[in-house]
Amino acid sequence: SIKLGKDFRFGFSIVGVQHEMGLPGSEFVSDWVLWLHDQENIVSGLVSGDFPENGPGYWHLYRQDHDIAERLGMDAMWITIEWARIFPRPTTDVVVPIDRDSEGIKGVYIDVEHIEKLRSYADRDALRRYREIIEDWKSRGGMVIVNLFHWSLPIWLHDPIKVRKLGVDRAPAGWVDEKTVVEYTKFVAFIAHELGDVVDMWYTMNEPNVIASLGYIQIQSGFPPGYLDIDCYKRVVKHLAEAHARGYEAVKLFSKKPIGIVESIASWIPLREGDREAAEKGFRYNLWPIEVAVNGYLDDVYRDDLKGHLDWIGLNYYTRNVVVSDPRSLQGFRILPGYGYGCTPRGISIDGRPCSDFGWEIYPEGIYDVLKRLWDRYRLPIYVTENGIADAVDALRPHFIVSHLYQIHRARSEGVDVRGYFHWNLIDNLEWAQGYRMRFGLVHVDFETKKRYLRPSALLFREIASGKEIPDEFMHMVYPPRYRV
Ligand SMILES: OC[C@@H]1[C@@H](O)[C@H](O)[C@@H](O)c2[nH]c(CCc3ccccc3)c[n+]21
Repeated sequence: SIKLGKDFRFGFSIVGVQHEMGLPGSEFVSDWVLWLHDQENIVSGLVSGDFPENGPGYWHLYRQDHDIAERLGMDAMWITIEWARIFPRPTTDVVVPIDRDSEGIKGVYIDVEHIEKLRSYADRDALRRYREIIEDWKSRGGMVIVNLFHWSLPIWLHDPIKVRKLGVDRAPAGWVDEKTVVEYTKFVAFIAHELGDVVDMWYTMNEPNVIASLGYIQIQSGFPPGYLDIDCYKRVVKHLAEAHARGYEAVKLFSKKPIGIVESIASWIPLREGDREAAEKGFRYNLWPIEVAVNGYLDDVYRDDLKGHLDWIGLNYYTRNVVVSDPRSLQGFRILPGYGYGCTPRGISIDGRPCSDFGWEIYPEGIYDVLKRLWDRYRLPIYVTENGIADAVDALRPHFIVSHLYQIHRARSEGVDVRGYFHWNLIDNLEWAQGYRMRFGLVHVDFETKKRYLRPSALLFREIASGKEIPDEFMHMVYPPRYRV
């Protein structure tokens, strides 16, 4: 059997907008909640018309989901603290000293007086519920990673509909506005102070690269604010890089636990030999949130105040990108449809590989490639913070899970320090602009009754997670086959 080691963690993940709402009294408002309710977004098809308030109801049903997670052999969770819940009203009146110059925000100086002032703005019930949720999972022996930001901003910081209609200069502009860096730093300092005693590890944010590229370049993705503007894209990238560094410093004031960052990193594959350089360029570009936090380089601009701010890396891996060199494009490469993220839902890629309900090609060897590249470059501990497949009938998921865990084992056996695997996802949840039709759960959710049902993959996962090994009887599912019969 393929042993993953007794310390290797198997976990699940929770994101406010995607998991928490569903039963009355769990509602909150954020930029994403506004965005998903916008009538023009719905009639244009930019978003599905599904609403977060009809979700799986984790805010009330968390003990039940923790029971299931424990039963499936899981011993870790990462959970997002929803900023919009904690601070539904502006915190801008709590003024903190900042250090800024022409390059950007170099320092945000927070002390306990500021924390005390922030406390009077905070929703104490929300904070208490997050503590209850975390303590419930810890009471079962589970490890807890807190994710401090997963795309969703308070509406007093970002009104995506007004931005799209009036422009970034006449609406709360979110990450385009440098003040969001300061407000974010105050928020994370407050959470570190209030919850630091029950948190084992932190990460500052999920997928800054996705926030910037899908909000301001690939606006057909249905991500807020759908505002096509390259200059805004660049400002958002810079502000997210600064937010991570300032947030890292702020958490360190109140917690000694390791602080990471999470990015979705694809395996970048050249179509032909001549496209190798283009693939390398794409991969290096994909790395920018990690590169800037470790080495201080952002778009080849060196920022001494951004380097040395990372204790661990979270990898979200789903599939690959196949690229060709393209001098006319913005970045010198073009990602080809028919491979990776660009396939036909439930179809077959050009390479003959099965694809998910989302049209994402199954490419397990890519997670090995990425893990090796990350370890060779950064030598930091890595957790696979997301890996999964939209597969409502659970036809591909068993092979998907076994094949990716096999590739993770390969990386570990070559010295890569991968410490855990968080499957996306434990339960079906709101897939952002796509709504509830994309079902990523090991566990099926009936969104009418909120009842949970185990897919066959849940039982396969339990076999692997409880023994921390892939049994020999599962090895026929490793794809591509590791041996030729
Ligand atoms: O799409 C599945 C999950 C989302 O539900 C998570 O919230 C998000 O962290 C996440 N990232 C990725 C990979 C990058 C990506 C993001 C958005 C759309 C397509 C691909 C896949 N997922």
